[in-house]
Amino acid sequence: MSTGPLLRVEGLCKHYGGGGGLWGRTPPVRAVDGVSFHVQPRETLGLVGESGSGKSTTGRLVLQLEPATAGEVWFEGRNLSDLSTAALRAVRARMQVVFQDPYAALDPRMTVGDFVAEPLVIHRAVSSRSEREDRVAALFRRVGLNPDFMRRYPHEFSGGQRQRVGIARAIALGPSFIVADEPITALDVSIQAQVVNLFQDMQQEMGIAFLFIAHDLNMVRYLCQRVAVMLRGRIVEMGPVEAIFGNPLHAYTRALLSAVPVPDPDVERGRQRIRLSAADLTPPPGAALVEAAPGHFVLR
Ligand SMILES: Nc1ncnc2c1ncn2[C@@H]1O[C@H](COP(=O)(O)OP(=O)(O)OP(=O)(O)O)[C@@H](O)[C@H]1O
Repeated sequence: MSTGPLLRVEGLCKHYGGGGGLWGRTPPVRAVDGVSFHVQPRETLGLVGESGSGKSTTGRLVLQLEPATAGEVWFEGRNLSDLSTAALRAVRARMQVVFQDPYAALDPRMTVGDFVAEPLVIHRAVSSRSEREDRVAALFRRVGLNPDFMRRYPHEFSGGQRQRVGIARAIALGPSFIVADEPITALDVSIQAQVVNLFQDMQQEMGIAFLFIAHDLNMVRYLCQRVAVMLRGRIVEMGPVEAIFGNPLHAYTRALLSAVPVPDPDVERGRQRIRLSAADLTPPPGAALVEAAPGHFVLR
């Protein structure tokens, strides 16, 4: 295995639609437009930006859940687009996802135990029913759930418990990398900290790296070592968490961090409208990420 980063993304693009229609050509939606970043083993990289900036699409492209329009994803030293279906299946055991809405991710007709066991069965990681039950019980304990609950159905659980079930499934095969797509947004504030602590424990004890997609900047500051800020399909700033929060260089990052609304168009943070000039929102032609300080990049 290579000694480079765990995950390396180069020039990733996803353009939806475009082409001819009844009313003439429509431009494609550039959901992801030339995104490059890396994630080191055991690192948590936060991906922030307003709704529609392309965060979830980036996560899906990294996981190969949909094809990219352009660009490359390298994971554990291999270019994922070069892999055969069988090789990609093996890689999928090492890269997992935890979604925002725990209930939507759970099949209501499946017991939560079967849901957690499914990846073990698909990847033939267990050879008997009793081994499967033992593994699921251990996973339940690992995420702070009573193993006696494994024969119950999702509707019998609270949001926080369902998210723990989703996390148990994600760690079942011992992944090295998890995309966590707004994993705490749907939870009560009182439960959010518990789930964030669970992510932190998993990072430390199991050595898992995360791409943590989030709206809540306080949570990102607490959990992540580095942050990438997305705007309209591009990363406009990326760097160590202290640099992004302590010395934000891009106007959009400053607006995201600012408690005070700034005058102009339409960027939303929660219920607060943040206003930026058109120049802030549209990078100059040929703009590229420039290293302004060690490890701290800004689009210029
Ligand atoms: N399957 C699709 N077909 C067409 N357009 C899409 C599709 N998926 C996403 N988009 C568009 O791509 C852009 C980026 O969407 P994406 O969901 O990645 O943003 P996001 O930053 O994750 O937003 P949110 O925080 O609301 O989840 C949006 O304009 C969205 O409407």
